[in-house]
Amino acid sequence: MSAHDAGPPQPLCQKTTLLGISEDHRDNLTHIHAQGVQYEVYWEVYRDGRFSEHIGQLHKQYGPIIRVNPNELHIIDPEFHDQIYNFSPDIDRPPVTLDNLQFTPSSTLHRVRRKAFDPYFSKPAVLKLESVVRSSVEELCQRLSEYKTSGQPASISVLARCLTSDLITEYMFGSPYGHLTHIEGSEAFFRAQSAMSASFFMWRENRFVDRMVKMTRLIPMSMLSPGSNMHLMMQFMQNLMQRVETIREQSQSTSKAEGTGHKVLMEDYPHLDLPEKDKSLSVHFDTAGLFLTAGLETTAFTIEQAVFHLLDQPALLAKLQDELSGAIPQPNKIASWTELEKLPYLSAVIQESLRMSVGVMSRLPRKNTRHDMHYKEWVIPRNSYVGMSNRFTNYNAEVFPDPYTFNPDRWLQGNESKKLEKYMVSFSKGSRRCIGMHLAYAELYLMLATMFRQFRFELYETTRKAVDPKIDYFVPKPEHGTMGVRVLVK
Ligand code: HEM
Repeated sequence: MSAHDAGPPQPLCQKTTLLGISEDHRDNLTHIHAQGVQYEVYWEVYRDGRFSEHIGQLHKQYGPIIRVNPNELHIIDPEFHDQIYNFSPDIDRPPVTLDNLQFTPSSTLHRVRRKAFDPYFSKPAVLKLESVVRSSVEELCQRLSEYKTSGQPASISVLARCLTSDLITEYMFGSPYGHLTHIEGSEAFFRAQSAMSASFFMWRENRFVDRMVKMTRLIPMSMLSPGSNMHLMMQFMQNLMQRVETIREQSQSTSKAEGTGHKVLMEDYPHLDLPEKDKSLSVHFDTAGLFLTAGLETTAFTIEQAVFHLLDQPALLAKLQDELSGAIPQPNKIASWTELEKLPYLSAVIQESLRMSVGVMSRLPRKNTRHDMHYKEWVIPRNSYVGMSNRFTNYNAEVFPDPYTFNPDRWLQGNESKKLEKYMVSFSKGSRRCIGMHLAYAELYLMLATMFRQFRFELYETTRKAVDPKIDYFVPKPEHGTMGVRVLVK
């Protein structure tokens, strides 16, 4: 039975309505409700990104639906995923400080924005980018050859991030950051990037941050301690702002993207079919920030999963290498992305790496603005935020038995495996699913095929702590103190 009263939506923080959750479960949820926002702040800030992990503990104690703060419910149940993440025009997400495609609260505006960007990330568009992906992969392999010659350990974690950031900056601005060319120089960039993800919790809380960010922009760089996280973040943002300003000027002139041979997203931006407000420097900047960062950590973390688990289980690696040797007789003539996609074991390795990397670690709240939602015996009144987390769906033992084991074979069981696709949510689902999915697949296929066809590796001082998603900086991060995935190149 539902305690929900038809009529206007109740504020979620009113203890008496408890979101229409049935009498039987009120006591449990009151416990969560009683904690308030400061509870979340404690786990996010003081315990440094551990709220996601803690939510898992709370579910063990209180069942599949809990209240994670006064304004939001959280559900663990793979069957419920498509009730929240679908193509319905009634589903909105909460506002945050950033104003870009991903964080657009209204589904109506999101649809308009998405339509403008979709053509840049469709499969045909990414097929046209294949030569760019390929040349980044070749540059990465050049670095691997140098590590082979020197005998020094190579950090796959750093190299993968150099690849993903160079590639996306090439597509966005027509020239890459050049991290693969100057690996040592990329360190400041990745530290800044990491510091920004670490503070994502604050970016989500838009009540104070907007004002704070504006104030921070007024602080002269000379007042910030060089090398500090704040200094690096400001440098990161100033550099991005400069690139956006320059490309806006260029897009007015005739000298567009000469010689790149591909579209340049940020140059085209002012001419896209977007609302006038989106053409402002501020939304342009937020959008550039999104495209630059969205595919960087996510794809790199997936590459780290694949490399670690394959080297950790030599029998699986041997299977992959057999398949690659058959399909690519000459190691330096790597097949096309379309050909590689036909390789069953490589495809299964990629699916399993995506499953284990989870994509986004943070819960992704949504609200239905028109209808109540129903979960088992509970009614979730319209306009109430409710979210799920990829981590709990992708590691659900009923759907993916033995979920902590890297097992590509689970994707090679015919119809049984097809059913798994429904529950694999690394790219999310519905109208807000990852727009960069095809680009990510192109990178994963070309990078893993090339690396494992051309080189032999050995793990160097790396345990699985380096790849298990633990910390929630919006994207998943491993336990602090690991040095990432490092290898000796043979
Ligand atoms: C393995 C790689 C990747 C994974 C697992 C992944 C995962 C995800 C997930 C889970 C979302 C939904 C997040 C949310 O609802 O807030 C998302 C959205 C998004 N991703 Fe990815 N992503 C990957 C690579 C990329 C790449 C390469 C790009 C390149 C630009 C990209 C750009 C975006 C953008 C712009 C959105 C927002 C889409 C929208 O709201 O319409 N992602 N991604």
